Amino acid sequence: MTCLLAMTPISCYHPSGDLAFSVHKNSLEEDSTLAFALGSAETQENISLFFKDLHRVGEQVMQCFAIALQIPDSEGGMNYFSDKHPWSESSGTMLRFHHYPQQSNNPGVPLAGCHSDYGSVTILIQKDIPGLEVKAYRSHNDQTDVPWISAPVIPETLLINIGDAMQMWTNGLLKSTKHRVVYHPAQQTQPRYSIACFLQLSDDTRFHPVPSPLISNLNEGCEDENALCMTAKEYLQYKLEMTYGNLMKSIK
Ligand SMILES: O=C(O)CCC(=O)C(=O)O
Ligand SMILES: [Fe+2]
Repeated sequence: MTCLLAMTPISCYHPSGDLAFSVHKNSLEEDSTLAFALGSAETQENISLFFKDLHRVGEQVMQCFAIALQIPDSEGGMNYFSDKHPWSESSGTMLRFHHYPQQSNNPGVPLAGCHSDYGSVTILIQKDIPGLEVKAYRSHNDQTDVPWISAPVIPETLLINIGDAMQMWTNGLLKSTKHRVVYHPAQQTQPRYSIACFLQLSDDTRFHPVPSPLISNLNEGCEDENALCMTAKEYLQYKLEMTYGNLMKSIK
């Protein structure tokens, strides 16, 4: 994956050593470098509108989750999750544009390694060329040998990934999807593009247990119990530190 342009120190570093073009929600209003980064005022406005539309889709997906989880109206009902992701509040929510260059040979290693996303939900758009693969742990008996499944490109379709924060928050009932990106032969003749909108909780939100009769109090979904008493901002920093900590230290 290569860089079109990077906005911040966090978004510009990728495990593969490459870069991606990221737009942080907070920076839309605050970052004076944005105009430069996004080109003309019209382009900037279009990206901003696009970002807000995807964010609304994410809120609607979370409303579906809240309905499915039977969250009582007295606790927020269908808006339980979406209320904690208001566009107007500071959060780590981000829109990222990926460019996987045209290349004639399969490099033999994933273009983006196996990972799960950190936030609540991710809305992903793949353009023309497949490459995304996911692991369906739940529908497979042998958890040590779960095969990769290709996620096809379906025109005019958004792909939704559940992220780590949602998994932890729902005590593992909603699973964070492990995924990666691999080379596709169509990249011999054209690059692959994808766009991901990562929805994160408002910075100061804490992960109180979700009031659903379907969620047990077991912390199955929690990779570290410490995370349960963090704010969303602290949790994101903790995940970044776990993923990039050594990498960042090694380049200092
Ligand atoms: O390019 C893709 O299809 C997925 C990228 C991805 O998983 C990510 O940015 O977290
Ligand atoms: Fe991802």
